[in-house]
Amino acid sequence: MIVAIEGVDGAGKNTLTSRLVEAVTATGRTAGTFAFPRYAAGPLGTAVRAMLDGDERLAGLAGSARATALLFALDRANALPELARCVAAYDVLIVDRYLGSNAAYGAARLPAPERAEFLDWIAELELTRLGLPRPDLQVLLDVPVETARAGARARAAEDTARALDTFESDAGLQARCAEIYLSLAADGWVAPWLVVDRESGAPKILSALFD
Ligand SMILES: Nc1ncnc2c1ncn2[C@@H]1O[C@H](COP(=O)(O)OP(=O)(O)OP(=O)(O)O)[C@@H](O)[C@H]1O
Ligand SMILES: Cc1cn([C@H]2C[C@H](O)[C@@H](COP(=O)(O)O)O2)c(=O)[nH]c1=O
Repeated sequence: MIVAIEGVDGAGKNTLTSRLVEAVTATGRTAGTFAFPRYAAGPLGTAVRAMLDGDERLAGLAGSARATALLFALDRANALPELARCVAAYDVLIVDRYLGSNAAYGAARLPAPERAEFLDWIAELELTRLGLPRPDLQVLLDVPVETARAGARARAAEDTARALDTFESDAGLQARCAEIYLSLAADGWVAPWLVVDRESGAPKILSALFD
């Protein structure tokens, strides 16, 4: 079973992922983790990192929301064999960012009238053409954008190798993403969604999965 953890930068997805692993394990089930983008996995991950870091040589790619989304989707497609192994190996595979991130961030970079068509394109591209497994549950970690921003800044301060990237430092993008995530959750985009906050996160997800 795949549980995707979604939310704006700095929301606390990584922290929630660790807490959820502990909570699932405490029930006697097995839990594994996966994260996208796969920065360390070969040329695609390297290209994603360079694009997010504002490498001028990738400016043409970075300037197009659809080209950028295609790069993220191909990074996922490239991980398919390993992803499939993990899905088979664990009772619950917790994925820190999945295609919901592409939907939210890509749509937030486009004018409002183009968003609905873009969301259909992402679903078709990733689930049908690239054959990525549909998530069983998508969790939106919904925290105020200012709290998330403080989280992203704190994380950047803790890790000098990880300064804020071009998406993280764009406050307007983060605010639009937060709104779009809520509408994806309300519409049940491609699979069921559960909206949680930092405190209620892991227990609420456990009961959604197993009660
Ligand atoms: N439940 C929480 N309570 C208090 N602080 C938290 C909580 N969750 C996360 N944080 C803090 O917020 C910061 C960002 O957390 P984390 O790295 O988990 O976020 P993230 O959503 O995975 O970030 P990104 O998307 O940018 O990788 C960290 O400094 C972390 O300590
Ligand atoms: C997987 C994925 C990610 N993004 C965006 C979302 C974030 O701003 C960055 C990744 O940052 P993180 O701190 O490493 O989580 O990339 C996206 O637009 N599309 C995707 O599919």
